[in-house]
Amino acid sequence: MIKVLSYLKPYRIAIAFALLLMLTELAVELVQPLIMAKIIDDGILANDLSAVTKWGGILIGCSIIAFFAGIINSFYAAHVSYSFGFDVRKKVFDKVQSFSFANFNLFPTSSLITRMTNDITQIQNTVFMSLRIMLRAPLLIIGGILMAFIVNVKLALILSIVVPFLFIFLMWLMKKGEQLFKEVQEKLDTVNAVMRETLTGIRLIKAFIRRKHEVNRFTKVNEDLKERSEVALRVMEITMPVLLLIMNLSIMGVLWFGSIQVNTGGVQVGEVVAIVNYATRITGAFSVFSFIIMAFSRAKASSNRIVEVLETPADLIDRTDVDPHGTITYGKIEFHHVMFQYPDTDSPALENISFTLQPGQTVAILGATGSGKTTLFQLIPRLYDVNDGTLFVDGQDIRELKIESLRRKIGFVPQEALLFSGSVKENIAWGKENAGMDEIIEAAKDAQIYETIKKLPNQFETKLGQKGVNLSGGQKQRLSIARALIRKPKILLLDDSTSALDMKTEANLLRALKKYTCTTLIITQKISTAMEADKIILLEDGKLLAEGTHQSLLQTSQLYKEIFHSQSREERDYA
Ligand SMILES: Nc1ncnc2c1ncn2[C@@H]1O[C@H](COP(=O)(O)OP(=O)(O)OP(=O)(O)O)[C@@H](O)[C@H]1O
Repeated sequence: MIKVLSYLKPYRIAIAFALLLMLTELAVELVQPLIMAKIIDDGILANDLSAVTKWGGILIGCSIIAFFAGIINSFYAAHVSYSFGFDVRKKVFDKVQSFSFANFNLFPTSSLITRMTNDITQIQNTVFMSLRIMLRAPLLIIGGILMAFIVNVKLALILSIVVPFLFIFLMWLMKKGEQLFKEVQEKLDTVNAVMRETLTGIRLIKAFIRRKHEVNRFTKVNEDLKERSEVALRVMEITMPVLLLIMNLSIMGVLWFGSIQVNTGGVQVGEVVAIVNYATRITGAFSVFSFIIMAFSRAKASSNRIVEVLETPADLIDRTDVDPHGTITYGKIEFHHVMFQYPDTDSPALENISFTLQPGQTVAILGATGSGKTTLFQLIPRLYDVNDGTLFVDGQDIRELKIESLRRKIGFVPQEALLFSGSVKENIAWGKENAGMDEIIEAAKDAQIYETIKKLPNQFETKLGQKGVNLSGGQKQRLSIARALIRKPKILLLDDSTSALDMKTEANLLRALKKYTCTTLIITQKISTAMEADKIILLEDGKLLAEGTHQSLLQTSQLYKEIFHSQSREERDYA
């Protein structure tokens, strides 16, 4: 909790001011019973109207001060807590942006979303409450008891006997609450995960008529969340009745002992009234305290989840010995005995991979599903680091380049064309900061999407729905390619990105790519695409099975020959 709260440092002056105002309010609250005792004993019982006026005036003055202190305190508490929430959310967001894929394996996306929203809101609300009421409650309890002792020691003793036990009880409750609320937040993660899956997969759910199944799945996790939350709240809810019972018993004790003392003249009526007044305020403070304990336990559980993210070291960062001016000029790629294994898996996804691609070559990567094609791609922009061997670009180990310099020269089109909400223009320009309209049009033309864009209702200004829902699969693919081309990359990675294109469009695209003189790697299942490439790399079970041109592979690779013949046969059958 302390670690997260350290983000409050920039607001220390505002916090000090808020606390000062809160203490002013508190001081007024504490002297009020004393003033009332004076009005009763010195004014009403002594039949002295001037004393009633004097103490009454002081009481009103104090109340006005407390009123304004309360309003200004609220203003500062809101400013500090919301600014703190903003800062922590930004910090967590920045941290997550620096995560490698391996880091992401530790935190499911839905959990990261819960942490950045709900968890931070919990802490933010607790900070607000702290500055507004949290410290007031314990201070009011301590101050109330001290004032009670000033008024009458014997009566105050009766009142104070129970207080230490109540404090211990509340501390125990806080510890228990932290664990319970940790579980509640975990259940919330699961609810968010299911919600996310069902919302993103809504078309599939409808097509497979799986609505009932998904509703049941959601109901199950939603019920789990409800049950866990109920358990947590039930434990917290016992606090209030316990507190009220104990405090009411002690008030009864004060009244009973006080009435005996008033009769014998040991205590004045005003003193008994003042002590009962303090006891009532202390009881109120304890009730608030129980509420605070609940918020605090929850905030503590949430803080731990935030710290977990913030303290996870990003495991893919620039080495200290990187060449600050290093960049990619030609796009020559060399895999040298590369081995890669995903974290927490039993066997390598790529084993002893060695090959060289010359600048400007077009290379087709072929292989059965799961043979390691995407994995091989992900190593080039260092989305993962090789476990063994070396990957050179332009003769330099890519780990000796700054990650930013490396990625700046790579155009990456992932398997699933991912677009962002915004206009067509914004989606293409996303690939290059400050891209001009000429560059956007050029990239669109080369990606064979220009004519399609011209037919859209607002052409380049047409707004795309979430993830580009208003485009076809092939249109999305070509828009993603345009986004990669606008960077003028030296290395272009197309992960099955032409699968939805017809043969003519694909041939036009490959022709247009020639002018980029970039080394182009294309993962493809289509032999027609592979035939156009300068080189073909054939992967099987993470191993390089063969490499060469179409003609040479027909001679040397049995698997390639089989793929070629089976696809040629299919084409003949369809023709
Ligand atoms: N994030 C991951 N964590 C663990 N294992 C993974 C991960 N991604 C892929 N794998 C495994 O690595 C192997 C290679 O996967 P990869 O995605 O590179 O295959 P691929 O040839 O691109 O397949 P496809 O043609 O179906 O896209 C597979 O066995 C896969 O199960």
